[in-house]
Amino acid sequence: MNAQKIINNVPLTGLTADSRQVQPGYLFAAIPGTVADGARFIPDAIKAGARAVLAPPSVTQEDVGPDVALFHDSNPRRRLALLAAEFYAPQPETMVAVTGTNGKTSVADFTRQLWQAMKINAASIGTLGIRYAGSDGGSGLTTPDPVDLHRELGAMKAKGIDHVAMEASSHGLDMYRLDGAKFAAAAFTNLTQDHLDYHGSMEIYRAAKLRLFEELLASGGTAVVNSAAAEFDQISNIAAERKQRVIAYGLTNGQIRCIKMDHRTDGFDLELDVMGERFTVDFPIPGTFQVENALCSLGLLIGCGENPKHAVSHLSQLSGVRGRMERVGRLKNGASIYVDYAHTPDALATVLKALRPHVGNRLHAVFGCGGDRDRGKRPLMGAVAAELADMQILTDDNPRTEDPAAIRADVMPACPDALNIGDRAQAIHQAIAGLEPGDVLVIAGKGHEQGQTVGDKILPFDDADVARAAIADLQGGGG
Ligand SMILES: CC(=O)N[C@H]1[C@@H](OP(=O)(O)OP(=O)(O)OC[C@H]2O[C@@H](n3ccc(=O)[nH]c3=O)[C@H](O)[C@@H]2O)O[C@H](CO)[C@@H](O)[C@@H]1O[C@H](C)C(=O)N[C@@H](C)C(=O)N[C@H](CCC(=O)O)C(=O)O
Ligand SMILES: Nc1ncnc2c1ncn2[C@@H]1O[C@H](COP(=O)(O)OP(=O)(O)OP(=O)(O)O)[C@@H](O)[C@H]1O
Ligand SMILES: N[C@H](CCC[C@H](N)C(=O)O)C(=O)O
Ligand SMILES: [Mg+2]
Repeated sequence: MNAQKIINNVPLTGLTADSRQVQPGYLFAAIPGTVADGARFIPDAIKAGARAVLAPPSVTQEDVGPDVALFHDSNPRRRLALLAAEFYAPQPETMVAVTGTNGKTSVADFTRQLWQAMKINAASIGTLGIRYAGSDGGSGLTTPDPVDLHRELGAMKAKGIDHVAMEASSHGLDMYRLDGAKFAAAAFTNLTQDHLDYHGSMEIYRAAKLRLFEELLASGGTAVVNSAAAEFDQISNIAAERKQRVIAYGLTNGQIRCIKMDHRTDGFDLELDVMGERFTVDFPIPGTFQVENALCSLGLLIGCGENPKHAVSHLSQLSGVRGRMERVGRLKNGASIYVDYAHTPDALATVLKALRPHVGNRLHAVFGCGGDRDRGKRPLMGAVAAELADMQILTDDNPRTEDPAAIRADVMPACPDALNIGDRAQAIHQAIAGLEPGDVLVIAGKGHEQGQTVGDKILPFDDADVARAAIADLQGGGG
């Protein structure tokens, strides 16, 4: 993709907001960032061969010199995303986005899986990376940087992928990373506390999420909204104003809802009402929240014009999502061990409640709270573990640049009976060694993650691998 493209009468070979990535013929976007002011790096970018600079009006032609084109915009982040969309056009024709505090990865994954089951060439983009047939992820931001995003979308289109489901994180929405992407439908799962370190208040956090409906989903698009969310009316009003269709989904209410839900060991027998039609479904994944997420995916497919009966008929082919209430082992005494990505108070409550029906004896939780992230979550997560788990082990989860013991000290008062074991591998081993017949353990917070971030180092770490090793140590064989 190094071909030249004329944008605003300037022939460009590429775009970037990072001076270190500039190559000859590039546009450099000088973004006033959260840490640095990109304008400081204009000289570096020009030295590296930038042919154009996008910057706020405070940057003058004198600053860039006579040979460099200057694009002014008071919102250079948004403009960069729009320019990237233009540069890498065309994008896949049918794209959907999902926002919400919890459930985005699961909904994006289920949506991709359902399309694939229908023999549609589809991809998902989010916390698990970029996934489509032949590409199983990677790592990076949940919502990629706009240049990466639009480059990937252009590359997917060139590979014949016309259906994409992506996660819209609140950071991504607030930083205009998704602008220029055209969505046929957009979904809202829920809003509970997270990321207040970045947004500052729940109102500002909510406003970032609502941008998806107010500014990104076009008129004529479909808003798929959890009927149980407190934001349901607000989003419906936005949709009415913007002439978007609303599809409400939920476990009990909405145009897509459950009529009956019978628990099985590894899934549910469901009776659904979908757009006025009744269906019986063999749903192969445990956790009521995954039923809710799958209903959201159905809404997105139907919002894109899929026939409800056809879409519902593929629900029984879904597989669980990596690191989301994933059973990673079972002891000979019958105790089960799950790994889950709960790293918010609501997610932790949700997964503990979802596991309770599988518990014959005691429910154990190994959990921790991330460093350099919303500190307000810490006592709330501790209180949830104390209330909903019978046994709690508090441990480290990506302390980043904070003192791990100080993070645990923020949590402990809310769960005074918890064992406090900083070393995560030791915590997991000890939890597994303590499992009795009928017990269930959830190792929460890291899900699919492959590392423990301590300071600025990422040390290899995988909860599922550590759990399997602990099971093998304990009973001389896998689960
Ligand atoms: C707070 C945040 O999200 N920051 C992201 C953002 O940084 P920023 O724009 O504020 O950049 P900055 O560091 O202040 O620098 C300003 C500008 O100077 C440029 N620069 C800097 C140095 C240099 O030598 N030359 C140069 O040009 C930078 O490229 C940037 O354009 O844009 C960067 C480039 O895309 C991201 O790497 C960075 O992600 C940080 C590292 C991050 O960790 N973000 C997380 C919190 C995040 O976004 N998470 C969400 C979701 C989480 C969830 O849902 O749970 C996500 O979508 O992943
Ligand atoms: N619909 C839901 N409601 C409440 N909790 C949920 C829901 N779906 C998932 N969870 C919980 O949240 C965790 C994360 O789920 P998932 O990865 O799908 O969410 P996400 O929104 O993508 O998270 P992130 O913000 O990290 O990208 C799960 O492991 C589970 O504990
Ligand atoms: N996208 C989330 C992931 C958190 C995962 C958890 N393991 C933690 O480190 O808190 C964040 O960056 O806040
Ligand atoms: Mg995610």
